[in-house]
Amino acid sequence: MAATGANQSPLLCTHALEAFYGDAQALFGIDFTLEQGEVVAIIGANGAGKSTFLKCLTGLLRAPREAVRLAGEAVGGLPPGEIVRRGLALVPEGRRLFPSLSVQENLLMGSCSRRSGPWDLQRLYRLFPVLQDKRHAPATSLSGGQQQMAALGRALMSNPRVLLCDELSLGLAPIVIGEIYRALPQVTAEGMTVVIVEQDVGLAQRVSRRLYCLQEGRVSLQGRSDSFTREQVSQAYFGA
Ligand SMILES: Nc1ncnc2c1ncn2[C@@H]1O[C@H](COP(=O)(O)OP(=O)(O)OP(=O)(O)O)[C@@H](O)[C@H]1O
Repeated sequence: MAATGANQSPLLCTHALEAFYGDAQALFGIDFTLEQGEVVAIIGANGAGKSTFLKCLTGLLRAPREAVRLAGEAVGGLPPGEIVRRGLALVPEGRRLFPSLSVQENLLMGSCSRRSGPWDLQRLYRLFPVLQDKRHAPATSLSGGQQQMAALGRALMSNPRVLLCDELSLGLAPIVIGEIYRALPQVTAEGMTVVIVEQDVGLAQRVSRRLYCLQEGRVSLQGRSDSFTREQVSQAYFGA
């Protein structure tokens, strides 16, 4: 759980973060904090700005330097590779595996910017044994759920400080979603800090300690995930 003291900076935070696609503004002053060891969910309807927020954190979309801080250091706008080296890893929406590579080669791609830490191939294969069975198969031969496991595994291979997951459940059957989310406690057991972007609000509330709801590029609700009624969440999600 939250391990940093009151006088320490959060592991990750944004301050008044704004984002633009050309002239179109997508984020309007997002203040966000994430403490070491937390699981925080970001929810919101289509187009609310969830993916844009993750893109700003990971350097895929330009952010002002001071607007994003990782372990107290200003990292906004740094190149994505540098941000991975500093400890942020993204499991992208749609998995984005390399289709011409095998499962194992995809996993090893995640170790290019590897930090020291507990995650390696052996440990990943213990987490998702099916990936070991299929390690020499092309990534394209995996089912949707197995591809999601591989995408998660590739991000873990960098031994991130913060794992950012964009819509892990997208397009998957409930039974498969359950299988993937059941692995989460093993990922967080040693203090991994996780941000989960999730459209399934009930699921997001169950797996996270705190949540942020975005609506049209602004935070419409934030707090302990178990402290909100369905009506409060619904209003923050869809608006009045
Ligand atoms: N590449 C882009 N070019 C222009 N506008 C974009 C681009 N990507 C997203 N947007 C706009 O930015 C806003 C936020 O989109 P974003 O994809 O971050 O929302 P989201 O909450 O992740 O939605 P979804 O759940 O559909 O992925 C939307 O108005 C969207 O149309």
